[in-house]
Amino acid sequence: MASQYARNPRQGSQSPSALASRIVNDNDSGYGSVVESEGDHPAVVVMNPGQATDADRRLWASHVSQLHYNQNRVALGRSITSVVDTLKKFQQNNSKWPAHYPSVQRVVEAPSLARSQSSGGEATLRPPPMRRSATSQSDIDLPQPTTPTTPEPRLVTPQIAQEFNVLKLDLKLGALSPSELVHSLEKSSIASLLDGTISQSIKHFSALRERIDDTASKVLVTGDLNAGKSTFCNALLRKKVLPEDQQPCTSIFCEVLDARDNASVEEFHAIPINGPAYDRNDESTYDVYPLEKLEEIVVENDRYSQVKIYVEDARSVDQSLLRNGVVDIALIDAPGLNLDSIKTTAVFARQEEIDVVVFVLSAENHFTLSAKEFIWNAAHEKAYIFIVVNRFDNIRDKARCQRLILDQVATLSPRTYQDSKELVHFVSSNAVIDGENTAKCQEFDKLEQSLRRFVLEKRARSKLAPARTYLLNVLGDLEILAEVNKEAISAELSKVRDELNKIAPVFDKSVKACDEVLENVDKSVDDTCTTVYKHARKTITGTISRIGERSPVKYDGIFSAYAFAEATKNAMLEKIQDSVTASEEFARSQTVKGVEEIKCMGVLHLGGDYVEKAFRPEYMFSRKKHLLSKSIKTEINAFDFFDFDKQEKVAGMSLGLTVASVAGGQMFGVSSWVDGLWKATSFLGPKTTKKLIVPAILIAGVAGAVFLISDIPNAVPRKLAKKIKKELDEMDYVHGNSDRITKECRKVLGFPADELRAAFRKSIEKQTTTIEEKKKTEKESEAAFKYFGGLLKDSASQKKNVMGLDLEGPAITL
Ligand SMILES: Nc1nc2c(ncn2[C@@H]2O[C@H](COP(=O)(O)OP(=O)(O)OP(=O)(O)O)[C@@H](O)[C@H]2O)c(=O)[nH]1
Repeated sequence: MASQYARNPRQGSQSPSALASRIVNDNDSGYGSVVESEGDHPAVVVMNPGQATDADRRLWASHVSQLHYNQNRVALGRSITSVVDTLKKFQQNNSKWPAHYPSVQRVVEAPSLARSQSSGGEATLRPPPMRRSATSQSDIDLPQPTTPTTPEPRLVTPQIAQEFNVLKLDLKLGALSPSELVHSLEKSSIASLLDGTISQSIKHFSALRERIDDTASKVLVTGDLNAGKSTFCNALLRKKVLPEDQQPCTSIFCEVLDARDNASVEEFHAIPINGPAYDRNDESTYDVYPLEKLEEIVVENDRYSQVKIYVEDARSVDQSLLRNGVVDIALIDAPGLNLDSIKTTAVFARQEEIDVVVFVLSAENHFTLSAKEFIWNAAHEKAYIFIVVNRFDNIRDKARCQRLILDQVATLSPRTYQDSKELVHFVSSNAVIDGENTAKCQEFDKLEQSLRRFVLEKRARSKLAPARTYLLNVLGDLEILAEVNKEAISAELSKVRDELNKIAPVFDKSVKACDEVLENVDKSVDDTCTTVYKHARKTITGTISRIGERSPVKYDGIFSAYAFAEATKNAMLEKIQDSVTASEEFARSQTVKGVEEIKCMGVLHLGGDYVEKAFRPEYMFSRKKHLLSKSIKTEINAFDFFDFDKQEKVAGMSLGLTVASVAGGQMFGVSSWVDGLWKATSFLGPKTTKKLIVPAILIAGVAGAVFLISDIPNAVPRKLAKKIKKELDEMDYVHGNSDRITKECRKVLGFPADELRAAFRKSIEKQTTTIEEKKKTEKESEAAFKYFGGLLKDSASQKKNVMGLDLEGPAITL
């Protein structure tokens, strides 16, 4: 064989299928062929068709198969890495922007649906077949969600939900109805459920990765009690390793492995029941025995759950199943099926590391009930089963036996029946080791070749197909999610943009209205205050200017002159006080009007956002009660009774009249007696003046005195008014009070004005926050839209790549 290994660069980069066909077709071309492999096994083969034997061809076919397998394995590995990366990014994105997600409610199967009618018409309950989670596209339990009566938040329609395979959320909590349940979930809860589902998926991917990277392949040999399973395994090994007996003897699972996996030492490791997981490098996990002890341990045992048997297979790579040069195969001899063990073996057969199930039945017994039950169950999981009909040498009418058994296969596993030439073999295992009969050995050789092909082909299926299917399912889910989210985000984006377009002008209007209204309010307050001030000033000044006109008090003669003066003073002060009060009243009414105006503006522009507070006008001017009598210090004195200015005029006038009557009435129009006297003196001349002066003075004095006394009722208000006015002027009384009243007004008007200002500020802030939030949503949605767009593209291209992988491999006929 060694001479046939060389490199021929002619065919370096061809596809496995092309290579396979070339290998087959080149048989007659006269040229050598080359096969390259990525695996641990021999990679280069040069074929010389003239010299090629069947064994050579088998070897080349194995290499092509291995090459093809490795290429698919590497491609799937890359896809897994990339999808896991995508899922992690999706997880991150989901935490920031919870994705729209389909709700999936598990349908509780009605008992009637689970029942199948037996031939007798009695309903029997058949347990639903166990299925590997979402590794098969057809095996998915498609939920039938009820139609929600109300729209679901962030959840896509149930129709889309049905299309989900892996990344679905299973909402099955308590007694809530699906729609109640959906609505009871917050966006964040859905996000965290999704996060959990993605994490599970990532975990599953790592298990699948381990599985596709695992080079070993396990073949489970099972069948009825005493069917000859151990004899069949020994025949495959061409060595009596496993104990054979007419009585049931295999009580535990016996795994036969190549001794090279155990440093080429032949022995077996017995794994204790309930012990730690088996690790060949850790002797504490098993007990070591020589092969001779195998029968002792396997036949009757209550200590061990399983044994691992390491044996040397001396045959060449093209003959040996264990050392086939392509893949590490382990044979597992299972205990015979009986009603108790069907379940255990069925569970074992369903384990992911079991790539192939070989079912051994005795030709004498055909398919027993337990055999049927097992194959029925296993057919759900493994579409094809390799069937070995053993002990065929004991059958007389071989053709009838073959027909009857194949009829049974057709019912139990139609797919196996379809390929029965390759998958159903009638042999006599016990004849192989002893080499009794060459015809029997040839039959077994044929079986072996078929089994090799089946193992290698099924290995690709059992190891790579779950990864491929799961990848396709996840990528399909991601594609749907991306598409649904893109649509949802697009709708959300246009909605938020619409809202922003509507809000923006309203906001600008609000800001403008706010400025205008607040300006108007300030102006209204200023106007009211100006009016109030002017009114108060005018009212009080007018009153003060009029207080000296006439005393409202009755004058009872000279003897009650002081009381008259006192009462007059008080009356004057009261009048002034009243004018102040009147000004306050006016200010109050103006304030009420002003407050109403502000409130109206608030309600008009802010509506419900403006909350008016109660205004109590009666509380205005209540604190600082103005008591004028206390602040006026004006005291009444004697001078207040006489108005000398007036008396002076009267006396001068009487003197002037006296002299004028003497001098011929020339003195009319003289205003002061001094002037009159001076003029009379100059007119009359010194002599006449000398004569008239004394009587004139006397007359003037008397007239003056009379005038003064009689003028008291007029003089008192005049003098007092003057004094009070003076004092009030000094106090700046008019401005002080007008200012006080105005300030009170301004203060009171300030409250609703401030409220209005605050309400406007709040309203603007509210609108600003809404706009900012919407802009944030817009930005996030844009980013999410971009992300889901990328996800859609990535998933679609990844899906295309994975779908392009042909796991079936090239058709090789030998
Ligand atoms: N005539 C005949 N006898 C066979 C053949 N194969 C196995 N036997 C015999 O059938 C008996 C049972 O064989 P085993 O290999 O122990 O059967 P098994 O299925 O492993 O038995 P358990 O594991 O105990 O269920 C043995 O005595 C074998 O010699 C066969 O092809 N022809």
